[in-house]
Amino acid sequence: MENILELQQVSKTFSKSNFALENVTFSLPYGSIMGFVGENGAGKTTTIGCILNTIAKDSGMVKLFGKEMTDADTDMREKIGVVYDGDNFPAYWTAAQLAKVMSGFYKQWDNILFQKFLKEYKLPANQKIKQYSRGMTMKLAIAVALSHHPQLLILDEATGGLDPVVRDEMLDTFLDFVQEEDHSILLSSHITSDLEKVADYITFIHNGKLIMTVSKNDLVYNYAVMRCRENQFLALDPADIIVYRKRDFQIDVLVSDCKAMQRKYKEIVIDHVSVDEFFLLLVRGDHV
Ligand SMILES: Nc1ncnc2c1ncn2[C@@H]1O[C@H](COP(=O)(O)OP(=O)(O)OP(=O)(O)O)[C@@H](O)[C@H]1O
Repeated sequence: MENILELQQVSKTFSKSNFALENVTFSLPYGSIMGFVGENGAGKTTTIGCILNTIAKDSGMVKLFGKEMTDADTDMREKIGVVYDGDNFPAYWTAAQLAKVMSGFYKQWDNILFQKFLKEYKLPANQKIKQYSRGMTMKLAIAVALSHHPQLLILDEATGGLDPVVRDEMLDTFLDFVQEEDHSILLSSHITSDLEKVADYITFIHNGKLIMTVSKNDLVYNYAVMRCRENQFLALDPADIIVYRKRDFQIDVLVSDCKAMQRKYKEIVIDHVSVDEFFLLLVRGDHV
């Protein structure tokens, strides 16, 4: 079994808002971090809800650890750590009270590990959560998620609104976590620079539809953008063009084999592509 998480053709329609998640299919291998990228309202939280069974999907299949999860699968839930953007816990509790509740909730709760995180993240155990800063509450949520020894971490915008120093600290924690080869992380984020640092794969979703999953190495080393003048663009082999976008003075062309394109079109400037530009080109670019 290679994948800790597998989605096949997952669909969900919300009639009230007219939103449809359509046939979302991707898989997350063991030992890896996958970034989940899409515009506001693209369907990331809905997909995560379908994975965790907190949202009833209309059709499709979700496999966690090789099997479909039912509501009765508490053992499987123990193996998943979840962190949402925003309030994860009652604000009038302290971290110490939270630890007591969690120890009753999770069989695998590890109070020594939790205390270690509190110390490392400088979180006072006896201060009410409502008196924590946003960064502190997010660190607390991540500490709780990790302290019941999950194998899969699912983070929905969990690093949004954190300053770069705290985010870096969190990214280190995530990289440590996936050192264990049976651990993986699904990380939805708008901060694509974070994903460029830690993700092994990036899955792009737009308007409820999955665009593609790409390995970060492929994105960084093989995909590229050719900056063409009009005459250069017109002379391109259409088979080389994934999508293109007309700008004021140039046409940006997304290609999948940077080195081959450099050899083939020696006069054209070719740049590596960032996660942001890749997504923008896929979503807003035109096909030949
Ligand atoms: N319970 C619901 N009932 C009706 N519509 C919903 C419900 N939950 C989500 N939606 C709609 O589904 C769409 C996708 O929302 P979702 O939260 O999955 O997007 P997202 O990609 O996580 O966005 P963001 O980046 O802003 O968090 C939105 O248009 C939203 O209004």
